[in-house]
Amino acid sequence: MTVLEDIVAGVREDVATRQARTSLDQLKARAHEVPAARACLQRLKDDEAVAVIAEVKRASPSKGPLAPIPDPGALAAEYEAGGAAVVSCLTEERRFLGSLADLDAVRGAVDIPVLRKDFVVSPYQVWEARAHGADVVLLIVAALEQTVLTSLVERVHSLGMSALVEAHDADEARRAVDAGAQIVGINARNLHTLEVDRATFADVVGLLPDHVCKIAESGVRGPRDVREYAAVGADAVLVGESLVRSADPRAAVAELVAAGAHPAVRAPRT
Ligand SMILES: O=P(O)(O)OC[C@@H](O)[C@@H](O)c1c[nH]c2ccccc12
Repeated sequence: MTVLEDIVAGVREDVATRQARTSLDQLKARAHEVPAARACLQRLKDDEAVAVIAEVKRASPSKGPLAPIPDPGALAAEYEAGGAAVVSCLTEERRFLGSLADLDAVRGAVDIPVLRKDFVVSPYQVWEARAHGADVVLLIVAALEQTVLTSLVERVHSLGMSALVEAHDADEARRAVDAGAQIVGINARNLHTLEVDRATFADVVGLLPDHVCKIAESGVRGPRDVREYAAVGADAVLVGESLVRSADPRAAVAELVAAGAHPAVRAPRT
C-alpha cells in the first residue's frame, strides 16, 4: 500500500463515522444556511503577480509534527494580514492532525477565500466543506478514478465553490483538465513516495492550457523559490511548512507576496 492509499483508507473510515453522526440531508440543510462561497479564480490568476496560498498545517506524513498551532484562526489572520490571497486548512485528521474544527476557526477569522485541504473522495465531503464555509475544495487526481474526479469537480462547482485539482505528472495534468478543472495544482511532492522534486512544476506546466490557473504546491522555502516558480509560469504558490515554522508568519507571507509581486522574470504568456 502506498502512503496515499493508506491515508485514503483512513479518510474513508473517518467519513463513515461522521456520516453516522450527521446525515447528508442535515449537511445539505447547513450548507444552504452559510454565506455563498467567495470567488477565487480572479484573485489567483493575476498576470502581474504570483499569489500566495498560505496553509494551516500541523503535521505531515513526511515530517511528523510541524507546529502546535494552538490558535489556527489567529494564524490564518496573520496570513491574511501578510497579504495571502487564500488560506488553506488541512482537515485530514490522522496524518496531518487537522479537523473541521480548524476549518471553522479559520473561516471565522478571515475574509479571504478558504480552501479545504483533505483527501476528498465522496460528495459527502464536498457538502461538508460547503457547510463549514469553505470556498475552495482540493481534489487529488491520484486518489480518484476519472469518472469520480469529474463528478466531484462538477459537484464542487455546482455548490458555487472552486475546485483546486492536484496533479503530479503529465498524465494527471491531462486528467485534471479533462475533468473540467479551471485551477490546477502541480504538487512537487509525490504522494505515493512523499519525495519532493521542485522541477516537477516546470516539467508539467506546459501541458496546461492558458486559461487554467496554475499553482505550484509544496517545498517552497522562501522568496527565491517563489521567484523561480514565477519564472516558469506559476500563477500562485501554495506554502505550508515554511510558514507554520516561522516565528513571524505575517512577515514570512509578506516576503513571499513581495517576491511574487515583482518577480525578476515572468514566463511569457502564450
Ligand atoms: O508544507 P509544504 O511543503 O509547503 O506543502 C504545502 C502543500 O503543498 C502540501 O501540504 C500539500 C500539497 N498537496 C497536498 C495534498 C494533501 C495534503 C497536503 C498537501
